[in-house]
Parts: sequence; C-alpha cells; structure tokens
Amino acid sequence: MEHRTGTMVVCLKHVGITDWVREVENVSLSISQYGIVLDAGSSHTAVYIYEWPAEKDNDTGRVQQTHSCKVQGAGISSYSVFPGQAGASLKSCMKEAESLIPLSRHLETPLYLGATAGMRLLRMENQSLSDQVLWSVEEVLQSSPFSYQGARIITGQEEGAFGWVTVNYLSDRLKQGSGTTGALDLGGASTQISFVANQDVAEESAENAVTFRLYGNDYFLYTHSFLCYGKDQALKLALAQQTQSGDSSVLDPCFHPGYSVDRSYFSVYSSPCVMAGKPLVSRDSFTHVGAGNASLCQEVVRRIFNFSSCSFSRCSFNRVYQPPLQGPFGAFSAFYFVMNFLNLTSGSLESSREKLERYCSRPWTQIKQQHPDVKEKYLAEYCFSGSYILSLLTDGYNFTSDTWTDITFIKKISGSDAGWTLGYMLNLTNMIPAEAPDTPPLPHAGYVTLLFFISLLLFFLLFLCFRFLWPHRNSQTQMI
Ligand SMILES: O=P(O)(O)OP(=O)(O)OP(=O)(O)OC[C@H]1O[C@@H](n2cnc3c(O)ncnc32)[C@H](O)[C@@H]1O
Ligand SMILES: [Ca+2]
Repeated sequence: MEHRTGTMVVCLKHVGITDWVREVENVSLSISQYGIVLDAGSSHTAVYIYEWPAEKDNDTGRVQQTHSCKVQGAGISSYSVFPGQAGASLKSCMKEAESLIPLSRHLETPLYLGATAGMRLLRMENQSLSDQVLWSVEEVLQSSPFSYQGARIITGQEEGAFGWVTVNYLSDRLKQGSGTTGALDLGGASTQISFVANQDVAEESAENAVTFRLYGNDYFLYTHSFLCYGKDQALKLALAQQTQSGDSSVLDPCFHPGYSVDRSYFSVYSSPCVMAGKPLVSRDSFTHVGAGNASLCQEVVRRIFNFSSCSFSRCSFNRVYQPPLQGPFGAFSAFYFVMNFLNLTSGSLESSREKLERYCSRPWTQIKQQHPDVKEKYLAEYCFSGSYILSLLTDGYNFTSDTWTDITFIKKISGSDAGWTLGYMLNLTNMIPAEAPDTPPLPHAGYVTLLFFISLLLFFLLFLCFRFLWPHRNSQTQMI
C-alpha cells in the first residue's frame, strides 16, 4: 500500500540502469486499486478488502484479499428487533477499512454488501423488517467515503456460483482453461454445491444451471443452495425431530455424554425452517441431554433429509436435481472449521467415521477441559456438526468412499478466503473478461526497457549530430 514512496526512491537514489528500470516497474505496479465486499452472513458479518495492481486488473490471480475484519456480534438478520441498529454494528470495521486504504483511493473503491441466508429467512418471515435492516446498513455504508454500490440479499444461486468463481480464480484455473474445482460452502443457515456438469443440466432443471464465459471458455455449472441446511438450522431441524413427543428431556446421540442443557422450545421452533409446530405441552423448555453416539447421530441427521421421491433422472435430497458429481471439490466455511477441528481434513471416509465415533463418545467434561479456549457453543456442537457434514456429503450429495478423497477442506487459497465475495466483486467490476485478452508480444517490463533504450539511442544520435556539426562550423569561421 505504499504508493508514492516508490516515486521518491527513484528521485533521490543514484541508481544503475537495471535498478532504474526496476524502480520504474515498481512505481507502476505499486499503484493499487481496491474493492470492499461485506459478507452479511446468518451468523456474522465480515468485511473483506481486495487489492490489485491498477494496470493489470484483467490478469487471473492478480486480485488478492489483503485484509478482513469480523464485525462484532451476530449477523445483521439478528437485528430484526431493533433494525435501526444493524448499520451501527458495521462502523468499526468500516473505520478500519478507511485507515487501511490510501486516502487518494477512497472515492474510486467500490463497496458492496451481500446478505445471505439469515436475511433470506428474515425476508420470508417479515419483508418489512428485512427491508428496515437493509436500509440501516445502507445508511452507514452510504456515508462512508467509498464508492457505495448497493446492499442486497443475494440469491442462493449467486452465492453458489460466485463461490465457484472465487475458488477457480484463486487457483488460477480459469485463465488456463484447465479442469475446474467444484465448490462446497457450509454456512449457518444454508449450504451450496456447485460444479461443472454437462449441458443437460439446463434441460433437466434450468433453475440449477448457470453459464459463464470466462477468458474465452464456456463453463456450464450446476449449482444449488439448500436454505435451512446450514449447520445452525440443520441442528434446529434435528432437535425438532427429537422433541416431537414433547417429553421433558431429550437424549441426543449428537452431543457428548454428560452434556445437559435446558433449552426453550421457542429457540427450536421459532425458525421458519422448522415446519412442525411446537409439541402440545404446557412446558416451555426441555432438557437437552447428550448420549454421545455418532452412528445413532447419523440416523437422526439422515431424517432431516427427504429422500422419498425424485421427479428428475437423479436427485440429491428434498427432490432437488443433482447430476453425477464431477470432482475435485474444495469445501470451505463450516466444512473447514469443523473438519479441521476434528482432524478429519485428510484420510478415508471410513477412518473419518471411526474417529468421529470415538470423539462423540468422549465425556463432555473431558472435552471442555481439553479445549478451554474454544467457544463453548462450538465445542458442544462439533459432534453434531461432524456427523451432519458426513451425512450431508454422503447421504445428501452422494459422495462415496471412492470419491471422498476428491474433497479438499480449505479455508484460504493463496492468502484469500474461499467464499462467494471475491467472485461477486470480480463479476460486478467486470474484472474477468469473457474473451481471453490478446497476449502482448512483450511483457510490461519489456516495454519499459525498450522505451529506455530508444531514448538512449535518440540521445546518442543527437549527441553525434552536435559533435560533427560543431567543428564544421568552427572551421568555416577560421577560413573567413
Ligand atoms: O452463509 P450463511 O448461511 O448466511 O452463514 P454464515 O456466512 O454466517 O456462516 P459462516 O460460514 O460464517 O459460518 C458457518 C457456521 O460455522 C460457525 N463457525 C464459525 N467459526 C467456527 C469455528 O471456528 N468452529 C465451529 N463453527 C464455527 C458459525 O457460527 C456458523 O454456524
Ligand atoms: Ca456464508
């Protein structure tokens, strides 16, 4: 981010020719451009700053995430009670962005906010509240010095497709036109699967088809976003299944033995994802007791998916079309957080099941003692989350023991977070051209060097002219 300093160095230093050429190069490269995207997720909001060299914004892999800021507190959809306060929650991360991006670049830095499944659910429940939350964040973002481009609830299709663009852009696969990687994103309230499939997708289920033309290559993408199948909503679905009898306590195999917490029925049944009504009992809460059994947990989890019918040639679950999987896949967000914590990012499907079985059966007190620094909510839920991930990937998406190793659990690629935000910005700023850019015969540095030597040659020619004309005039004077 040090722009002007490059120029100063050129002026003050006594440099050799190659050093000089390098400095000129550095100056032109150090003029960066910036973009900001706010990911307003169901569980939290994150602000991402991207940076790229001003002159080379069309090159694959040139845009990089240089900073991220986690907004304090829960996601913007949680402000439905006081919608006006949603915007204020963003202020400190926005101030941080102001201090990190050079002042001279503020006005031309595009700023976007995209909200995902939490806001989709709030809009389903109460459109007016979701509008008020968006207005509140809009007000704060509009008053920032950046070039505000809008705050909106993005569609599940965009979330899936731009996650795919991000992963393939960062791994440099788009420009090379080589094989691509599928993208698996697990959030708090929804989950996305996207991969290149053949063109039949559009014929069989148009709503799952996205086409991109990037760098001269056509990509036919299958994408689907399952609202309510992020890990927080999936837990509510699983708890609703287990509390239907209305008993005062529930013995849950997805939580550790010794775990016991009172929960309100409201916390489970108030979600628009939970269709079943609260059991007809007078009590308001139940005791959630852990039993620690991963294979039984998988059975509980399996029941939140509907495999009963499929009107297409093949389905994943809930009557959603899914063509045959085509790997490899990058799995990020909660897929990574959970599998990384459980040490399940490598190894076979069978070994992952065995490890999870052992982990879930361990007493809750022992788990807490061993991980005093981990947030208790996350810690309590890793057994459920791991079981849910295994079930979603195998029962849901149809990964098998053979295809399990096609999945790589990732957080970042070359320093940038995997997620939909980078792909979203690249698309809105038209940074990935549809056609492959003409490759210049010389690289940028080549032109600078050429220019330098042409100037040198001109200077030399001028010098020669002077040299030969001057004595000639002198001799004429002498003759007179
Ligand atoms: O995409 P949506 O569904 O809107 O949700 P989100 O964007 O807020 O979701 P994230 O990927 O940020 O997080 C996914 C879930 O993982 C949880 N989570 C975040 N960090 C975690 C960690 O270190 N360990 C376990 N869970 C974590 C988080 O609370 C969510 O429930
Ligand atoms: Ca997300």
